[in-house]
This record gives sequence, C-alpha cells and structure tokens, in this order.
Amino acid sequence: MLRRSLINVGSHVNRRQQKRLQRSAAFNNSNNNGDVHGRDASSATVMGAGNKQKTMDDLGGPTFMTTLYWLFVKGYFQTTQQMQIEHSKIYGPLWKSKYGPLVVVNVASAELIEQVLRQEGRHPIRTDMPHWRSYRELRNQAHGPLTEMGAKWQRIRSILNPRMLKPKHVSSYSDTINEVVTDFIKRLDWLRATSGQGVMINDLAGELYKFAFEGISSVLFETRMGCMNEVVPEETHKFIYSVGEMFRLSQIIVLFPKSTWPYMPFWKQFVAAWDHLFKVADKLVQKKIEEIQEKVDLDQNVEGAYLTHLLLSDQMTVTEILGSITELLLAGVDTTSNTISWSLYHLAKEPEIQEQLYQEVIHVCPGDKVPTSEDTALMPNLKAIIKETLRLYPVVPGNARIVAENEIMVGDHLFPKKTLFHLCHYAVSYDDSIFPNPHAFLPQRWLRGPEEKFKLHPFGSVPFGFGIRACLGRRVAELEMYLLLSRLIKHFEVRPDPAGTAVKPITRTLLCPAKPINLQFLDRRV
Ligand code: HEM
Repeated sequence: MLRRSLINVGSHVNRRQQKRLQRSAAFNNSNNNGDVHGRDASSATVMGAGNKQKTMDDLGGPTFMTTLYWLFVKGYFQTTQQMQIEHSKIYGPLWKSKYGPLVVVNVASAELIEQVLRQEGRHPIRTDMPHWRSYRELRNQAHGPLTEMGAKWQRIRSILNPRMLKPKHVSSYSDTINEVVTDFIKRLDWLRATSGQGVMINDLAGELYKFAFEGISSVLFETRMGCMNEVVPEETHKFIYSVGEMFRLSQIIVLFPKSTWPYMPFWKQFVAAWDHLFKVADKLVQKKIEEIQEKVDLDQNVEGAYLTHLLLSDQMTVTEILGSITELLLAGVDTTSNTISWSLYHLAKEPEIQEQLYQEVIHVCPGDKVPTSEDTALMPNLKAIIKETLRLYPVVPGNARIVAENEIMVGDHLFPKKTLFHLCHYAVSYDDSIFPNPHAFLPQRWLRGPEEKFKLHPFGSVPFGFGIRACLGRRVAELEMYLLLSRLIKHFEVRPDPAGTAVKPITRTLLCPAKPINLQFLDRRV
C-alpha cells in the first residue's frame, strides 16, 4: 500500500528520484514487518502535501543564532549529546542546524540513520580533517585510514583490515593483551596501597587510559611503553601529553580559516605535538625494522604481530605504515578506556549485575585460569554489559562526518550530493520506543532468548559505525575490554566511592566522564 502510494507520487518526480523512493519504501516495509519497532514509519517516506518533493529548504531547525544561544547561553556547549535529545523533541527526527555557512542535517531516528548508512557507496566520505591533512602535507607524511579518502582510502583499509578484523588474527593478540592486564592489576594493587587507603582507585578513567594506551601500543608496535610501571617513563609521558595537546588544539584550529593557520601560535604548537607523535612512532618502527633485519641476517624465523606483518608484507612504504599506525593508535585509546570506565562505574552501582558476571566468569574460568578470547566468547553477560555501556555512552555520540556521495533520499526529503549528516546516535540510544526504560543500565536487554518477542532495532545502537568505513579497531577494542573486564571482576568486587556523587557524560569530541570516576576495589579472595 505504502509502496503504491509512493509510485503514484513518483509521477511528479524524475525517474531516478522515483527509483530511490521505491527503495526507501522497501526499507520501511522491511523495517515494519511484524511492527518490530512500533514507530510511525510512514513519516519516513510519505510525500508532503501538494506532492512537491521536499528538500533541504523544507526542513526545520535552529538558526545559527539560536544554536549559539543553546550552546553558550543555555549551556549545552559541553553537553551537545543532550542537545540532540532536546532538539529532536522540538523538530522531530530530521532537522537542519546552521553553523555560519555550514549546514548540517541531523538524523535522530534508527530508521533514518539506517537509510543514510545503507546508501553509502564504495568509498564512504567523512568530512576531511583539514588540519590533520595539512600537517601531513607540511611534513610529507602519509595519510592513514582516518584522513584518507576515495580509492586511496580503500587501498589502505584493504591492507590494514585483515590483521585488525579477522577473528583468527585478533585472537592471536590475546596473550599480549593479557600481559598488560596482569600488569594493570598489579598497578591497581600498588595504587590502592600507596594512595587509596587499601581500597580506593582514584581517577579510574586516567588509569584505564594508560591501560588502553599500553594495550594498543603492544599490539600495534609490539613494544611495551611502560605505562603500567609505578613511574611512567618520561618519553611515554611526553607522548601521551602530545596526544592530548593535539586533540585539544584541533578543536581550536578548525574554528579558524585555513589561510590564517600559519600565523597562529596554536598552529605551531599543533605542529610540534604532531612532530613528537611521528618522531616517537618513527623510532618504534625503525627499532622493529632493525630487529627484523638482525633476525634475517642470522637466518632466524621472523615472528611478530601487526607491525612486523605490515613491514614484511611489502604492501606499504615505511612512511605509509607510519601514517596509518599513528592514526590507529590515536583512534584506539580514549575510545576503549572511556567504555571500560563507564562499565565499571555501572557495575559498581549494580551489585546484582556484577555478581551475575562474576558467576559467569568463574564458571568459564574456575580457579586461577586467566580468561582468553575463546573463554570470553562463552560469556554472554560480559558482551551484553559492553553493549549496554556503549548504548548509554556511545563514544562517538554524534557522527558528524558523514558526507553524502550522491543525491540522497532520507525520510521524505531529497538531499543534494555532499550534504553533511550528523547522525544523532545518542538521541536514538535514549529513544524509549527502541529501548524501553532507556536511562536504566539493563544489559539483559541484549540477551535475546528465542522466546523473546521484543527485537531490538539493528540501528538503535551502532557504536562502531556500519559498513565498510566502520571502526577498524572494533575487534581489538572488544578483545581488550572483554579480557580486562572479566579478569577485573574475577579479582575484585567493585563498589562506588562512599563519598562520591553521580558522574555525568560530557562531549569533548568523544563522550567522556565530566569528572573523575573513583571506585573501591575490594579483593574477592580476602
Ligand atoms: C570502544 C572502542 C571504540 C569505539 C566505540 C570506536 C568507534 C568508532 C567509530 C564510531 C568510528 C567511525 C565510523 C564511521 O566513520 O562511520 C571509528 C572509526 C575508526 N576507529 Fe574506532 N572505536 C573504538 C576503538 C578503536 C580502536 C581500538 C582502534 C584502533 C586499533 C580504532 C580505530 C579506528 C579507525 C582507524 C577508524 C577510522 C576508520 C576509517 O575511517 O576507515 N577504533 N571508531
């Protein structure tokens, strides 16, 4: 019925638009089979009154001044994730926001997000990161997966994907990560004894940042950086500081036109931060090349993980490897550490869920057995806890980098090529028609038995993105989170800080805790 009405409407649009509309109808029909989501899907496709094709001009939304008012007078500057929810209440699931000359189309329903993502082509476009790209051009460095585009991007991904995403390769990083987990637990013991009156871990997110940095470096560079030492080495400290500076300055630099950058003190600091990152990464790569060369000279077997594979496979130049591996490292730290922080924060508040997880872990890994990737595959509660954490705290709360490659139909609006979409994942996470009781931490909603009637919308929570441009580090991130969380819960009972108050999320490009998370870690065996 819906399809027929669209085809009739199609007589008022050209043939290509008509085809798109039909495809869009097929979307809705498949989405609404059995009324899975209980939403009014007709709003997504039916043409407007008067049968005129709706376009960007017909879309509501705040003016630039209104947006500024929301950000700086109403105070949503650091809680733009919450602004998504408020704006979707006012304007519906699709609205436009103006930032000076820039127009961004906000998409805040699972159906419409699905439509945008499913219409991506062979080379999905993200807004280029002009400041990151400019640095690379200035220093003749190579682009990595985050900053590259088109066929060159596809080539990089085809080289980087297998060892990052294929389960058999990813599980081979288990031992490396488990060594870091062991050292992290020792570090927690030391922190509790020296600065936590025997129980407290203060600023857990800061400690988990060091864990994630050490974990991903040991996979990528096959080198330990010393973040789990009682005293973190000066060089590593400076590297971590440079990462922070580069992200901090990035937010400032993009506010200014590119032509002014060379005259800005910020730009010089930004370049200096990148210089340091590339210098350290280069040193690690050169060290690995020497190690490989030594083994080759001695006729020994060369074995290694990610970097060794890239160097030996000869598919990329050393400069290209450096460009990619540095970007992987930058993408893989705060994302993972914030997710683990939030999951522990909730487990501390929910003793029953924590106990259930503990029972699951000791059932699969009794006694002193250290969980491996095969073991965590048998722990549905563990996976559900991570999924629920990523629903409540999508690390990328609004993906503002989706650029339409071609003209695109979203809902009942036709958008021109190059439209910039902001996918409001955070708003959808709290949509009670998709996730009943959305503010509650309920991992069980992800444990679907055959008898269960309620089926979650596949685009209700897409924390790692979707399709060929989705997160490159997803499998490694999951491995790190599963191995760490299962072992922590096996060792410790985690409890809230008796003097603590609620910690809310804020957006600093990524969704982060607004203040330090302090928790009690009690020995289970005491
Ligand atoms: C909980 C942890 C993580 C989350 C939630 C996460 C989420 C995401 C999201 C939402 C994207 C954007 C997808 C898109 O543009 O459509 C992304 C991209 C990316 N992520 Fe992750 N990520 C995580 C961990 C990691 C790790 C550990 C690494 C590195 C080992 C990594 C490397 C990347 C890279 C390189 C991209 C860019 C891919 C491209 O544009 O081709 N991420 N991630």
